[in-house]
Amino acid sequence: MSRNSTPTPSTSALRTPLSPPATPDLSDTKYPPVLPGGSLLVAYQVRNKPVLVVGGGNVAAGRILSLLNADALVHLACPLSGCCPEVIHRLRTSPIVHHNQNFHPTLLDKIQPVIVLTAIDSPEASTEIYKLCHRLRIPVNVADVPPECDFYFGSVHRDGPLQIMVSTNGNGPKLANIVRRQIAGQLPENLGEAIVRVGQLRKRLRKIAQGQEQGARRMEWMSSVCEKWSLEELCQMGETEMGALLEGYKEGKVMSLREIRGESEEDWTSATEQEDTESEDEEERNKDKMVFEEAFDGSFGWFCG
Ligand SMILES: C[C@@]1(CC(=O)O)C2=NC(=C\c3[nH]c(c(CCC(=O)O)c3CC(=O)O)Cc3[nH]c(c(CC(=O)O)c3CCC(=O)O)/C=C3\N/C(=C\2)[C@@H](CCC(=O)O)[C@]3(C)CC(=O)O)/[C@H]1CCC(=O)O
Ligand SMILES: NC(=O)c1ccc[n+]([C@@H]2O[C@H](COP(=O)([O-])OP(=O)(O)OC[C@H]3O[C@@H](n4cnc5c(N)ncnc54)[C@H](O)[C@@H]3O)[C@@H](O)[C@H]2O)c1
Repeated sequence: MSRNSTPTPSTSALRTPLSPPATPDLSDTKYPPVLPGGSLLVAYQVRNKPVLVVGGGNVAAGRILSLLNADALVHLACPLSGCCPEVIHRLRTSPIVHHNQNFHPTLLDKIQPVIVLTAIDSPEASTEIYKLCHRLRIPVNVADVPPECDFYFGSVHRDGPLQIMVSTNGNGPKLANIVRRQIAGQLPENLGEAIVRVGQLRKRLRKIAQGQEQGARRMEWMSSVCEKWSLEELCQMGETEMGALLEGYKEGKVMSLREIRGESEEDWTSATEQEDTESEDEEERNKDKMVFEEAFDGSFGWFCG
């Protein structure tokens, strides 16, 4: 199919014998309900694929960073004179193909981008680029202009391989930023590192349990590890723990961190209790410190709080 043609689905494809009844049975709770009005959140693998960014201001700088973080082949269309310091820094330090000019339609033919992102201060030029991309069926995002976006950006938390994107679907971008920071604040420390470890464990498991016929068993065992170990424990999974865990795979066993470390239930409880007492002591000390800091006003004198 040519890029320019818009496919028209046939009527038979639209309505099959299994089409839903005009009045759906809302009492059917066996399957998750459809909640229309959202976006399709996917982790787009844009690595080494050409992407065009138009504009060189602060918004473009953010887009460029997101793309570089995703290993995209970034093309930037903007005169150097219009580029902000961060964009100039990126041009100097990252493998960006710079088209030192304003946007021109021939760039689309030349670059064949998989997506186009514009962040320019000309609404007319933005609309023109949007229409052109639409004709060529290239997904496009015009910064802060929802009707000219085939996809929105979201507020993203990144910790190593972990990415969490928050979208309010255009209702409140600032709120997306606040929700994202709130979520990030609740996550265990070193979670990214724990995920790296889980990735390594999966790779090592594939080596000892090769072949498709092992697939179901492998997946079940991996799921059990992730369920049995808390996130905090996964953060503590080092080479030794990984080796010990994998030894249990053949007999379908998932050892706990406690078992691997040869600690009994009592040891574990008393260690946890000790940790609790230590953290209570720490809290007490912090309280004292706070009282001290509040009482000491920074000058060479005291006041009674
Ligand atoms: C998440 C984030 C990602 C990113 O862009 O990188 C993002 N906007 C961010 C920040 C932000 N944007 C704005 C403010 C000012 C405060 C406020 O209005 O809340 C702040 C806050 C700030 O700057 O701190 C203004 C604004 N934004 C849009 C409009 C137009 C409109 O709504 O009609 C206007 C009004 C312009 C005007 O009034 O003139 C539209 C869009 N902005 C989106 C994404 C998409 C929807 C995402 C969602 O709903 O979740 C969407 C639809 C299209 C798109 O651009 O993709 C990023 C946070 C990054 C981070 O986490 O730090
Ligand atoms: N910066 C923000 O905080 C912010 C906030 C809300 C909305 N926005 C939206 O994002 C747009 C971009 O904002 P910004 O602050 O990043 O940029 P900006 O307004 O500082 O600069 C615009 C950039 O676009 C370039 N440009 C203009 N026409 C061009 C063309 N035809 N081809 C290529 N490059 C072109 C300019 O050279 C310049 O680099 C704004 O116009 C606005 O719609 C930005």
